[in-house]
Amino acid sequence: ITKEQRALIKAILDAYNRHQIPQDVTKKLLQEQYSAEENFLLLTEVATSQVQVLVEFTKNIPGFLSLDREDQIALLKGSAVEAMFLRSAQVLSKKMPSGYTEVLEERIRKSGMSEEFITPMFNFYKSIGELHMTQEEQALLTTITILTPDRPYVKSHEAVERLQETMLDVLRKLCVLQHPQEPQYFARLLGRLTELRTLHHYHVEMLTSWKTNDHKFTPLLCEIWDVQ
Ligand SMILES: CC1(C)[C@H]2CC[C@]1(C)[C@H](OC(=O)c1ccc(O)cc1)C2
Repeated sequence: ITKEQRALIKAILDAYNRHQIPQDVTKKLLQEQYSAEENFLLLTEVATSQVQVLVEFTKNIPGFLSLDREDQIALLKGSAVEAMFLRSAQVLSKKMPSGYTEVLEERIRKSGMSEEFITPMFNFYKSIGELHMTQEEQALLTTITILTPDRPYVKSHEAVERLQETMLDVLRKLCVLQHPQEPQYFARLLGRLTELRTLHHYHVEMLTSWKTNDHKFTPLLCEIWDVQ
């Protein structure tokens, strides 16, 4: 790993750790009572704050702000749900001290979401947990997800691809260094990105089913996922 690559890892890790869901949101998760309505409202807060955190994190990805402005928006809209599932998987797979994991899991299960989404979602969380990713790997994998060139409406495909390749190169080297006994570890990480795309598809249906049951989203969530 070159000096530049080490600096890149540090910049991304600092940004990833600096932008976390605010305490007041996580505290609410532990306090509010359990009803499908209350759970949905809390998940709305969690999702909204995760999008805000994602936007701040993305601005700190070296090179992101030098991309075409419209492409920046296209990448954010295209990757928001995958980045959100990735970040919540990392939270849920860690056994949080305050029982936060169980509470969030319980609220997700009882929020009016249909069973057909719950199963794949928790299978994904389990498969992420089994990888025991380091912080750097989590931050880099999220960055790689955001810098996916083939999102809808991305114009300068090559510019995004070049940026993503830089990150893939760093992650590959990091995996070799941090998991020497597992030569296929890097490939397993990338395999999770494929699983994320399936969740992305389920998520669209999840939103639609909430919408048809007259659930209200926040303006930010409507904007990022083009929900009217
Ligand atoms: C953990 C998750 C990634 C999983 C369950 C909650 C999440 C934060 C996300 O919720 C929403 O997308 C969502 C969208 C709109 C809304 O009003 C509420 C939640 C899906």
